[in-house]
Amino acid sequence: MNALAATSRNFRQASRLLGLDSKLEKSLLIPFREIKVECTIPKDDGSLVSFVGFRVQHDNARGPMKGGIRYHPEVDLDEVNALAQLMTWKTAVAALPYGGAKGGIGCSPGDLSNSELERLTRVFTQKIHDLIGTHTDIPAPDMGTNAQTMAWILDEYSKFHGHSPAVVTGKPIELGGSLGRDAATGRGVVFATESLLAEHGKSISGSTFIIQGFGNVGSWAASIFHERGGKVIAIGDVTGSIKNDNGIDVPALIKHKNEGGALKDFNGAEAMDSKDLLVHECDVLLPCALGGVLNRENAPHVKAKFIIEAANHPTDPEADEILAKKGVVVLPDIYANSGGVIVSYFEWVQNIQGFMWDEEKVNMELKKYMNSSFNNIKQMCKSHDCNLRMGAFTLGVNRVARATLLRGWEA
Ligand SMILES: NC(=O)C1=CN([C@@H]2O[C@H](COP(=O)(O)OP(=O)(O)OC[C@H]3O[C@@H](n4cnc5c(N)ncnc54)[C@H](OP(=O)(O)O)[C@@H]3O)[C@@H](O)[C@H]2O)C=CC1
Ligand SMILES: O=C(O)CCC(=O)C(=O)O
Repeated sequence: MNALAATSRNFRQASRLLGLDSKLEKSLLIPFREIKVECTIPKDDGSLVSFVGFRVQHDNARGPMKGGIRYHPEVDLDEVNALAQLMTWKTAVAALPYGGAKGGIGCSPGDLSNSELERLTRVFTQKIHDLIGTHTDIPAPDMGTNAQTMAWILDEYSKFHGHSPAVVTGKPIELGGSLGRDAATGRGVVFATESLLAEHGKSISGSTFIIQGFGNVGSWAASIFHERGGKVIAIGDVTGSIKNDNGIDVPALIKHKNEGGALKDFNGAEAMDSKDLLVHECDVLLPCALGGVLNRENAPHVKAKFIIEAANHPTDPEADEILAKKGVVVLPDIYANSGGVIVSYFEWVQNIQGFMWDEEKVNMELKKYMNSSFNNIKQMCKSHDCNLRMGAFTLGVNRVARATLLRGWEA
């Protein structure tokens, strides 16, 4: 099942639990606006290359639309649509005054030089600058993009609209970025894991973790689990996977990667087949890369007791059913990885106020938001007698539905 079908199915299930009117359900599902643009740039050798860029603005009933921009070869309109819809429910679960959006360009960032990436980002921004803005739609990093990408968007956008730091979040500190945003998604994942484990009488210290994806989210989550006494026993990325039953020395692995080493060549662990990574014995499994990685083929073989969806849409609905029958507890993406957009919100607030918070305040507020969402989700699970995914979906969908109804339909 593709990401859009799966996300829409989860939404419809939540809508039924909430008893939403079918016309409202239809209106909440259809995106506010879909943007598709051609981006042609000269490569460093002078030849031309064309890419397709997307921005889907899903819903703005609760505020300006918000969501990352992904650079990856599998980016297409359906996937961006699904990710934009997830952002609408995610910002609502976190009680942020935002709607949802997502963007992306179908490209392999690793095959482009820095100056080619800069040209591509600037051309994309030229094509969408009239449709984004501090109070309309605020992009941020996602897979394949980072603070530098946001700096280029900020610079290009500002040529048309004047200096506008709050038009993007996740930007470099020197350009108005927030302390703590780089680590925020991973840190939020750790807070979410801590709350879930505590409910089951367990803690991070003494638990074993497996992490798929060692980019922004995966490496920060691994590093904070390690810092708190958790044992990260296996990690995988696009180059391969590694394991060490005694626990991987995460700071040493980060140093190895920062020095240009490939994850699979780290000598503090042994190589393992990437196909085995998600089904290896552990307490907590964290997909931190692509969507749809847990499916009907591998779900029956998962041995983890808890799955924390740090990636967006890592579990398809068939896998969800299989995992539920096996008693595996799945903490859903629209809550588990919301730390990124929560600190993006803090960054936007700081830009608008022109006042910078210290990192301690950012992390303390992040924890408050994560804990409050967890309690609200548990409440919805009780009220609707449902699992955590439906608890999160009913919480988010209900908030968006109420805002939509309150705004009214008068033309
Ligand atoms: N960044 C953020 O703030 C947020 C991100 N997310 C979600 O988290 C996930 C990861 O994002 P982020 O960390 O920012 O992305 P990054 O681009 O920083 O890192 C992605 C990681 O995934 C790895 N990867 C890519 N393809 C595969 C594959 N087929 N198998 C195994 N590993 C793979 C990459 O490997 P390599 O480095 O070798 O290419 C890299 O380690 C995405 O689903 C994203 O939507 C959710 C909320 C916020
Ligand atoms: O920080 C943001 O605004 C959005 C992050 C994002 O794209 C996500 O949560 O999936």
